[in-house]
Amino acid sequence: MDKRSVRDLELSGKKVLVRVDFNVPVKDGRVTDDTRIRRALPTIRHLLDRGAKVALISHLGRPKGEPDPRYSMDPVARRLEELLGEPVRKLDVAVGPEVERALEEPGRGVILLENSRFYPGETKNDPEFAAALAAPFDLYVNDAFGAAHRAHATTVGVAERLPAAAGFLLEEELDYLDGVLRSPERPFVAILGGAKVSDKLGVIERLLEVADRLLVGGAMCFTFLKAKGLGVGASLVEDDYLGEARRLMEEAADRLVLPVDVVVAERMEEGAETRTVGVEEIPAGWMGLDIGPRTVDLFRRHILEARTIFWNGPMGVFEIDAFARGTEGVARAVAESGATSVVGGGDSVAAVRKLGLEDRMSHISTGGGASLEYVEGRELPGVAVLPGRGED
Ligand SMILES: Nc1ncnc2c1ncn2[C@@H]1O[C@H](COP(=O)(O)OP(=O)(O)O)[C@@H](O)[C@H]1O
Ligand SMILES: O=C(OP(=O)(O)O)[C@H](O)COP(=O)(O)O
Repeated sequence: MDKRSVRDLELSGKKVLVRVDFNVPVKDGRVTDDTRIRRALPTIRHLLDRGAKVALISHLGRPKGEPDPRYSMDPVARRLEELLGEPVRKLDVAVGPEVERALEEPGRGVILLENSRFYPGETKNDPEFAAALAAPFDLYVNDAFGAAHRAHATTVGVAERLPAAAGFLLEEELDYLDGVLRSPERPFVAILGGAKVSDKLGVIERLLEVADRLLVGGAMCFTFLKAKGLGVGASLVEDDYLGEARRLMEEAADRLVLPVDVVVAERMEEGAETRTVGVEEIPAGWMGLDIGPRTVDLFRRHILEARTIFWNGPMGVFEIDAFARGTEGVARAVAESGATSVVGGGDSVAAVRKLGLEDRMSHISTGGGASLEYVEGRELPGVAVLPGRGED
C-alpha cells in the first residue's frame, strides 16, 4: 500500500485518535461477534507499546445524530477490555473538555469515545465537528476499513486536520483486495451471491473484467435465469435489471457460470416442503432458495482449479438449515482449494464462521459495503484522504 502507515509515525508521548470500525452486533448488552474488535488489536497494541496515548472512536448502528442508549459503546468497552487485557476508559462524549482531561491522566490503557453518530456533524462531515474531534490530538490513525466508504467527520474530516496514517487492518484489507484485483494468480474465480443484483451490478461488471470465472448463486441468479428465458416461479427477480443481465451474459458467456439446479419451496421458512429441480423446471408459485447439489459440484470443480478466489454473498437463504447446503458446499470447497481466498460481506463471513472454516481462508474482510465498493473500482473516501508515504 502506498499510504503512510502507522509504522512510519513517531509515537512516543503523542496523543493519537484512532478511527476503528467497532460497529458490531450487540444483543442484551453483550457483543455477539467481536471480530472487528479483535482485528483492530494489533494497531492499538502497537500504539500503546510505543508510548502513545490512545483514544478510539467508532460509530455503532445508525442512531439519528443524537444520543440513544440503544447504541451506546458501553458493551463494546467491556469486550474490548477483556480482549486487550488493558484498562478501557469509556467516555460518554466524543468531543470537549472531558476528552482533553482524560488524555492528561497518567497510566496505561485506552480511552473509548462515545458513538460518533450521536453527533449530527458526523455523517455530514461537518467542519466544526471535525475540528472539535481533532482538537485534543497530535495524530490520527484510520483502521476502520469497514467504514472507509463513508465520507464522514471521523473518516475524512479529522484526517484533513491532523497528520494521518493507515492502521494495520486497513493496510491488510487493501493489500489483499489489491492483490486479487491487480495481480491475481490464475485461474481467478469470483463467487457472488446474496439478495440483490442491482446492488452488485458494478461489482459483477468489474469482476467479469478481471476474473476467469464468475460463479453466480443466491437470489441474484434468478434475474439471470429469467433473462435467459427460463421460468423462475416465485423466485426473487429484479425485473428492471433483466436487460442488463442479458447484456452481461452476452458479453461474458464463457466466464459467467450460472446454477444448473436449485432447491425450491413454496414458502421461505423452516420446515417448508422442499424439492430439488433443474433450473428449467422450477414449478410456478415455487421459489428458488438455494443452489442444488449438481450446482455445488459444478461450482466446486471451478473452485478447486482456482489459485485466487474472491467470494461475496451466500448461495441461498443460509439462515434456514434447509437452504444452507449450497453456501456450506461453496465454503468447504474454498477452504479445500488452497487458493488465495478473500471473503467479504457479513453473510458469507457468518457462514464461514458457522462452519469453523475461518482459519482456512487467506483473508476475511471486515467490510461488506467497503470491499464491494473497492472491488467496483470506486475510491474509498477514508483511504483517498490519507497522505502517501513521504507526503506531508
Ligand atoms: N435465493 C434466495 N432468495 C431469497 N433470499 C436469498 C436467496 N439467496 C440468498 N438470499 C439472502 O440474501 C441475503 C444476503 O444478501 P446480501 O446482503 O446481498 O449479502 P452479503 O451480506 O453477504 O453482502 C441473506 O439474508 C440471504 O438469506
Ligand atoms: O457494518 C458496516 O457496513 P457492512 O455491513 O457493509 O460491512 C460498516 O460499519 C458501515 O456501517 P454503515 O453502513 O452504517 O455506514
